Formats: sequence, structure tokens, C-alpha cells
Amino acid sequence: MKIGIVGGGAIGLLVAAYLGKEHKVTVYTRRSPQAKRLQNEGLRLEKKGETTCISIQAAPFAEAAIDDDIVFITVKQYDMSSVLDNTERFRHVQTIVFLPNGMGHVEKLAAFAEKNVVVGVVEHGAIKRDDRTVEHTGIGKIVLASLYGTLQDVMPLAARCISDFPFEIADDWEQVLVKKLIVNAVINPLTALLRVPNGKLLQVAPYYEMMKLLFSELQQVLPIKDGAAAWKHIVDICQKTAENYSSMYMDVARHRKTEVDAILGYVLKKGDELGIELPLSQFLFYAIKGMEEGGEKHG
Ligand SMILES: NC(=O)C1=CN([C@@H]2O[C@H](COP(=O)(O)OP(=O)(O)OC[C@H]3O[C@@H](n4cnc5c(N)ncnc54)[C@H](OP(=O)(O)O)[C@@H]3O)[C@@H](O)[C@H]2O)C=CC1
Ligand SMILES: CC(C)(CO)C(=O)C(=O)O
Repeated sequence: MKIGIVGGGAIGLLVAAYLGKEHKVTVYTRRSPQAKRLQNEGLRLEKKGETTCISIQAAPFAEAAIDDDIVFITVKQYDMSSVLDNTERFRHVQTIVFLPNGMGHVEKLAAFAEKNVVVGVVEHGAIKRDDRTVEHTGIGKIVLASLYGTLQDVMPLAARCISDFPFEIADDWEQVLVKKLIVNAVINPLTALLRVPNGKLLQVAPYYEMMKLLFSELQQVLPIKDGAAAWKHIVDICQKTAENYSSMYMDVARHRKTEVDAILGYVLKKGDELGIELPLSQFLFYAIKGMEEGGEKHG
């Protein structure tokens, strides 16, 4: 299969590394020098102290003629418009898979409704070490569900059972995204504000109470079918990633833009639509926005 990946960041390179072993993979980067480097030197995957080199194709997104069978979109939420505003670039593509965290992008995907549109969540951990090197720091899975059209092109990926890189198919796209959204809406802003690794939210009793308060507020507006299971999922993720710093903590620490708009911003929009006030989410939203814009550097 011909597989395209838009975004040469941690997740884009991770997907490219695993799928590049079996498929013709092209990474569409934002920057030309990154594309040149990937094309000429290959991609390196680091895992458990071992490094593998994988040969792939690469090209700058802005110049590429994209004609792959499946294209994965792996840019961050705040860069989604630079991809979504270019629908014509995907005219020869049959299936597009959107992997960013958050749910801000979903309503914009109607522009692709004539294609197979698949949304997914990444449960792996990955860190980009340099423009051609990614470290697989946490082995998980990618869960995919159909938003428009069919899953025919991604089914073979799930059937293939790639070692350390499984794909799982789910029926209900909204439940898949909401389950991840709620994890990110609870863990990410609290850890960024409190400046703690994920596990501290469970270990420090008052922080645990903050988590519970925030979770019950989110339950008022998000379509969570099984509240007990959703809470257990958050606690499990905190335990499994106890030593890790959330992506929002890391973004704030490095003075980078965060994905808070697509996470808490989305929750607040739901609250507006339903006429429900969400003071904790609003408070945290402003806190993260303030830290993004002018807060003290920490880390
Ligand atoms: N890393 C992780 O462990 C996990 C990440 N996620 C989610 O996956 C998504 C991606 O995260 P991650 O890979 O870590 O983020 P990164 O910032 O590492 O990667 C994003 C990449 O997108 C590229 N990009 C931005 N705009 C464009 C464009 N128009 N065309 C082509 N490339 C573009 C950026 O290019 P440039 O380098 O030039 O800026 C960057 O390389 C996020 O929503 C994140 O929350 C989910 C689970 C785990
Ligand atoms: C699961 C979690 C919270 C892991 O840190 C994450 O997805 C993130 O940091 O964005």
C-alpha cells in the first residue's frame, strides 16, 4: 500500500517507522530541510536501547502531489488549519486518518465527507529526538473509527497485528475521541498548572480531589456512556505514565503553544451550546492561556 503521513513530528515519524517496514511510506513535512534529510539519510527508530534505520520517501507538504491510498494526519491541533485549508491537495486520496488529540477538528472534517474519513487516538508515547529520529517511549496502540465512508483501507492494518504497533478498530468514533479527550482534559491542564508529573495527581491527596472535581464537571457536558469506566481509564493512564510529564506541561515548560483550545476550548464550547457553566474548566483554560502567552518558564 502507498501510505502518506502529514507531519514529521514524534507521532508522524513513529507511524512512518512502523508502516515503512512493510509499505511505501512518504512523510510530508512542513520544512524542506527535514524532507531532504529523511529522504537522503532515512528514518531512525529508537526503542529499548536499539536503533533501526528505515528507508522512506519524504517531501514538503506544500509542494507534494499526494496520491497515496491512505494519508495519516499527525500535525498538532493548532496546525490543523494549515492542512484542512488545503483540501485540493487530497483530491487523489481515498482514505484520510486524523490522529491529533482533542476534538476541535472533527466538525471541520465535513469538507472531506466524500472520502473515507477515519479518526483515531494514539495510545503510544513518542519523542522526536531530531528531524530523522524518533524514540518509541511507550508501547500502546492506535484506535481507529469511521467518521465518514468506510474502513476498508485501514482494516488490513488492524488485521496485520504489527508487533509493538497494533491498530484496533472501534465502532463509535465519538466514544473513542471522548474517552481520550477526557483524559487530556483532566491530566494535561492540572499537571501543567501544578507543575507535576502525571503520577502526582494520584499520589498527592488534594490533587486527587482536584481531579475528581474536574472530572464531575466534564461529565455534565461530554457524552460519556460509562462514567465509572471513564474515571478508571484516567486513573490507569496516570498510573501507567506516572513518571511522565504531560504534553501540555512540556509545551508550557518550553514556551510552546499548547493544544488547550482543542481540549478545554472544545469542552467550554459544549458548555455554551448546552447552557451549562463550567467554572473549573474556564479557570484552567485561562490559566493555561496565560502561561502560554506570558507566564514564567518552568521545567
Ligand atoms: N508524542 C506523543 O507521545 C503523543 C502525541 N499525541 C498527539 O499527536 C499529535 C501530534 O503530536 P506530536 O507528533 O508529538 O507533535 P510534534 O509537534 O512532534 O509534531 C507535529 C509535526 O507536524 C508538523 N506540521 C505542522 N504543520 C504542518 C503542515 N502544514 N504540513 C506538514 N507538517 C506540519 C510539524 O512540523 P515542524 O517540525 O516543522 O514544526 C511537526 O513536525 C498531537 O495532537 C498530540 O497531542 C497523542 C499521543 C501521544
Ligand atoms: C495520556 C497523556 C496525558 C500522557 O501524558 C497525554 O496524552 C498527553 O500528555 O498529551
